[in-house]
Amino acid sequence: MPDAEVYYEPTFFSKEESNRYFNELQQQVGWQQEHIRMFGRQVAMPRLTAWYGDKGYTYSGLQNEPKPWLPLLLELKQAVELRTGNHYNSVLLNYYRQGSDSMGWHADNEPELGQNPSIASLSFGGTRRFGFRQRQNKEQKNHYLTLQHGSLLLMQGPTQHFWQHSIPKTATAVEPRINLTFRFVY
Ligand SMILES: O=C(O)CCC(=O)C(=O)O
Ligand SMILES: [Fe+2]
Repeated sequence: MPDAEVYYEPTFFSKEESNRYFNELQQQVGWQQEHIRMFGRQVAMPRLTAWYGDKGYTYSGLQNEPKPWLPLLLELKQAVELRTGNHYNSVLLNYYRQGSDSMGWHADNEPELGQNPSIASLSFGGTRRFGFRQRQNKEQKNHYLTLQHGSLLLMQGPTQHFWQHSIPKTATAVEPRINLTFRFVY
């Protein structure tokens, strides 16, 4: 992909480790149903979310106060930091309960994330497609990755300036999926 720096490691964690992480995250994380204002109405987000970390930040127009780190999340953060060589101080978690849960096209380009944010994303549970599309040139063909159980996806460099990403809805039966995106918030 031009103007992007994306790495994907399909088996960052073993199947056994990944099963354990999925179960522990499902049980321990304080999952919340957030709403977004759309055309003057409150609409439930098509997924559950949670935010842990050192510092608050605005996401999709929501001002979120982070919850204090759980040992489990610090363990995952450390593994991701060792592998990527970057430092993170917050994690946004997404719980996609079924195929109709999704995330629309966006770039993680909030000013608090700095100029060229490094975003490290872990996936556990059902596999889902992850799309990339160019922000300027939407005629260019999109790229898709299938994010596996226990995988690590790293987006950094200029990626968020030039590309948007999404988790499309799917009509196929899929297992629930948990995603964690580690970020550094200034
Ligand atoms: O679920 C995913 O893999 C994507 C999550 C994402 O893009 C985000 O939280 O900003
Ligand atoms: Fe994102």
